[in-house]
Amino acid sequence: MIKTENLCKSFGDIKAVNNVSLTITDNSIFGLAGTNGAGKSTLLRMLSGVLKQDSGKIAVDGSEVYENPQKKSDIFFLPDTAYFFQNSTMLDMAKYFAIYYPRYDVGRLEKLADNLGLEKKRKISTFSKGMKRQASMLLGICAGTKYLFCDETFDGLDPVMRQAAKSLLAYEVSEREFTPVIASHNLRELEDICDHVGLLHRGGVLLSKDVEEMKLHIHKVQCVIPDTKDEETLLSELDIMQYEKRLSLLTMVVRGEREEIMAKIQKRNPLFAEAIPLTLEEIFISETEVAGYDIKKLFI
Ligand SMILES: Nc1ncnc2c1ncn2[C@@H]1O[C@H](COP(=O)(O)OP(=O)(O)OP(=O)(O)O)[C@@H](O)[C@H]1O
Repeated sequence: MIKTENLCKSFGDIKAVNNVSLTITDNSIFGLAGTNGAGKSTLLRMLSGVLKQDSGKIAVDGSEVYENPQKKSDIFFLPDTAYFFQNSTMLDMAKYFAIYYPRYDVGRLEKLADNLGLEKKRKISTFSKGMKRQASMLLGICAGTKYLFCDETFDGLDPVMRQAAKSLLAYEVSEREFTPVIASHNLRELEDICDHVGLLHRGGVLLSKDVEEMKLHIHKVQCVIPDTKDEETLLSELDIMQYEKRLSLLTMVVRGEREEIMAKIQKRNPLFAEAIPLTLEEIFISETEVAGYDIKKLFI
């Protein structure tokens, strides 16, 4: 488990990470969402022990990670711009990583590269941008570390490859002690893979929630209530986070259990009523609006 408490890091006047307290539980896929400059990379660099925090605490399975080589060997960090030695191949890089990471599986790397059609003995410098991303992801997964930090790793992958990468991560989580943390500015990218998502904004955590939990307790509903009194009563009965009325159609984002919400609507004799699935993006927008933030523009 990774736990941070009031973590802060500034670069001159810029507060890159500001009082971040987060918990990343074992064997879950944690999504770190946030716009460009929100502090995701800085946070990952501190969690992996590359950067030292100015103040606050980081505990990776109970220990500080900065200047702690033993802890660092539990962590593999895939930065947004991967670094490969000059003229190196995937196999060269795997052999190099194997010196540092005791559970590095070079044979697995060879197999996975073959499966994905990546030439393991070709110079990585001749790979396309997407191929380099694939290569770095495979190199990271084969490290056998408990933690894998991915900084915008899905960026530049085509949809098929993105799906393959997600499946690979999910498979690893189901097979061994493995906790990937994926930073992305794109909530849609995190939606179908993460168990938990933390949203960073201007260095601070706006939200950190379990994805399933969020989806269970927030719903989008549309209905038409013919009687205005009934409509008023309904609106007062629901815990509404967002509300819009176009002609007679009400569209609402409501907190609560789906059955209870629908039962309340049905009591008001609707001409029409249905629940619509909410995207993670819509949930985050509703949640943060309630907290007084307007993050709509950030994700559009
Ligand atoms: N080495 C540095 N020197 C000065 N400022 C920095 C440095 N690293 C990061 N920053 C600043 O800290 C803030 C957070 O940057 P960071 O790279 O952590 O954001 P990010 O969420 O990863 O952004 P992106 O999605 O664009 O990668 C930004 O304002 C950035 O300019």
